[in-house]
Amino acid sequence: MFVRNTRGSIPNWLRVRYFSSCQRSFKAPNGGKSQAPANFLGRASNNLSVGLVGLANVGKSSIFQILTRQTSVGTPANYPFATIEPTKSIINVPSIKLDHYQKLFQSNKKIESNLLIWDIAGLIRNASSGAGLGNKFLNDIRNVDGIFHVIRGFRDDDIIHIEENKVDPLRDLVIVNDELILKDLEFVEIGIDKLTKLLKRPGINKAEVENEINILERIQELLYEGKKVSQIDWNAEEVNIINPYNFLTAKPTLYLLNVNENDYLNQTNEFLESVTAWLEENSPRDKLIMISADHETTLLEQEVEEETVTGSTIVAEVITTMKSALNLISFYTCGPKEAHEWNIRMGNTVQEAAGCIHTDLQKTFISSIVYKWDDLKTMDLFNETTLKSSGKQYKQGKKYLVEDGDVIIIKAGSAKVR
Ligand SMILES: Nc1ncnc2c1ncn2[C@@H]1O[C@H](COP(=O)(O)OP(=O)(O)OP(=O)(O)O)[C@@H](O)[C@H]1O
Ligand SMILES: [Mg+2]
Repeated sequence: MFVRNTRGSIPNWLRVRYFSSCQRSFKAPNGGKSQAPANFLGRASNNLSVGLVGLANVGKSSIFQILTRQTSVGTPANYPFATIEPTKSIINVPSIKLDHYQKLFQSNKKIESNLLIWDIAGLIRNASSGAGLGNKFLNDIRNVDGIFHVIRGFRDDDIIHIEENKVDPLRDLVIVNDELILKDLEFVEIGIDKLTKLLKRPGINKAEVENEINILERIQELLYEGKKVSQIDWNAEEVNIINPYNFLTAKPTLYLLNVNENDYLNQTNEFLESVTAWLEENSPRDKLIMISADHETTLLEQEVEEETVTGSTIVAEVITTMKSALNLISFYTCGPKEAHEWNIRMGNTVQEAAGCIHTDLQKTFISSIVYKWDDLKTMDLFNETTLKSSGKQYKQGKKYLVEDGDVIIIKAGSAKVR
């Protein structure tokens, strides 16, 4: 066991589902002046995927159905290892900004951005050494960019728990995290071995290889302390070295505490405090959301959308929280035909954003016109003249770093996209 277990209470504990933000803020001054791009662990892509991870039989497939809003996908069932082969589905990312822009531009339709989600088989203790097809399942996790880590917080004698048939989400999350950590340790050790051999070859850039070994040794130490790669800041050079290893513990994680209907409706659960305290201590950059697969499945079957106090559904909250954990932001192209939301990574330039729409637009990019969310959010009807005369229309060149909520008109080659 690598992970320390600190079952203490948290001060001033409130009925909050989130704690501690992992988001770095890259807010540009009004008008969107460029900032230095962020260095994120993980694939440099805008098409990211998320996998449901956890012990067997904790509710992953049920949550998969809820997030995809389809009861025909995944294989939820009242027995462990109901899911073996990973199943994928596309989920739309709910967005209040897109809804507002559709009204503002009187667009006929809206096109939401989306995320690819994978329902993955359940893990068991010793998965990292191959138990229960563990290596295959850990490999399925390797292929995703972010992790929904599902932990069981509901008691139900009819639903078997694979660990001593006892509900204990803290124990479960430590088991799963340890398996991910152990697998990463294996990769680190293989990496160090290979690099050490490489050092003996003639003509090798010794300093470069030694630097990489040094980073891997730091990761090794971190993992031995039970900490995940994602839990510390790495500089740009380190990120470039770490990314190709695709460590399981470098992936942003959102913990989902799956509780019974009553607990969810009362926003209370006997395990919430201890799980929150453990995460604050050991995984402070990751967030926790309480969800009830049971309650949400009933709503889904009745085709009812639940409103929460924040005005957003819990499903929307889960998806948008993951989106920001993945450092994804959105820009918009809006016109009478459609209001379209596009996902890009925080720190992408407007030229890279143009490439999301079409590679030709990126290649032949000339300039862009940008409108900011803060200027548009209080408007009822888009008025170019008013915005222009009040200095709220920004002409931006290819190096401009896109900010979340930007409405962009791209001028490229012979094309103009709005
Ligand atoms: N919040 C909940 N309250 C009560 N029952 C639940 C809850 N969440 C899931 N279940 C039930 O638990 C059982 C296991 O759910 P599910 O198949 O979704 O788990 P899983 O993690 O995908 O399992 P596996 O690892 O076998 O694929 C199902 O019978 C499901 O209805
Ligand atoms: Mg399943």
